[in-house]
Amino acid sequence: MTPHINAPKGAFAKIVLMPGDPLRAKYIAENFLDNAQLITDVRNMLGYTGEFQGKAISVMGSGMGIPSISIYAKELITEYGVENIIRIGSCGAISNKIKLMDVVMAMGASTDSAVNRTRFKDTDFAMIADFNLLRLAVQSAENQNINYHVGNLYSSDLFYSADESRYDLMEKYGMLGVEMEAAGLYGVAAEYGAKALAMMTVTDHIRQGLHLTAEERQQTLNDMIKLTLEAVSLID
Ligand SMILES: O=P(O)(O)O[C@H]1O[C@H](CO)[C@@H](O)[C@H]1O
Ligand SMILES: O=c1cc[nH]c(=O)[nH]1
Repeated sequence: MTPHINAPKGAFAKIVLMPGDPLRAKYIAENFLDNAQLITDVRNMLGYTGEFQGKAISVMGSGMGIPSISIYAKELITEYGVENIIRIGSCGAISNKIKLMDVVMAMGASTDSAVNRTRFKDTDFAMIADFNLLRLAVQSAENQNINYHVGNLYSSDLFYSADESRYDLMEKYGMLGVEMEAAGLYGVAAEYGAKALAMMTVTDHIRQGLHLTAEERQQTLNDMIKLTLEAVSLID
């Protein structure tokens, strides 16, 4: 057990899916996994282990922001032997080339957070996805005819930022979307020797002021879960 996870040793599978919202973890466990058991609930950050096509898979909420996901990802890797963490989240788009409901896969993650400079002695460390996880996710998106984009994401410490000009800079540099955890997850994975991928559905268009309806959110979430489960079922 750890300060933040009350599951016994060995309770997590080697593969953990991490949505930000713990209730999304519950939804995935109850609707997409077989034999899912609740294994941790400290602070209501729910985590489950079950099976998909006979393969053990866990799903646990990460909370919002880099500090929160960093705590859970670190403990999962170092205390529970987790080898693969796949964030399945939501993001806001900036470029008009990206549409609501598209899936964006973070090949890299930029950030205004200081955590990776703190970690890597004040030097810029390129925060990148595990290539094999990314390749499998792309393959699944193509198999399932899901619109996807692969590139650089921006992990922001601020959900509410008064500085609108930052979106011009992000667009100029080709950021696919803005969310709040990917760069932290990639930093933890690099530090502790695990594999990670962050994938988000576009729930908001920051420039166009558009947002998914509740029904569309549910559909895109289901599509991303199916894509992710197919991808992780192919991990050796
Ligand atoms: O939908 P999730 O996974 O929580 O992701 C996004 O939503 C939250 C902000 O509303 C942040 O955590 C952001 O990264
Ligand atoms: O961090 C986030 C997540 C969803 N939508 C946004 O605009 N930002």
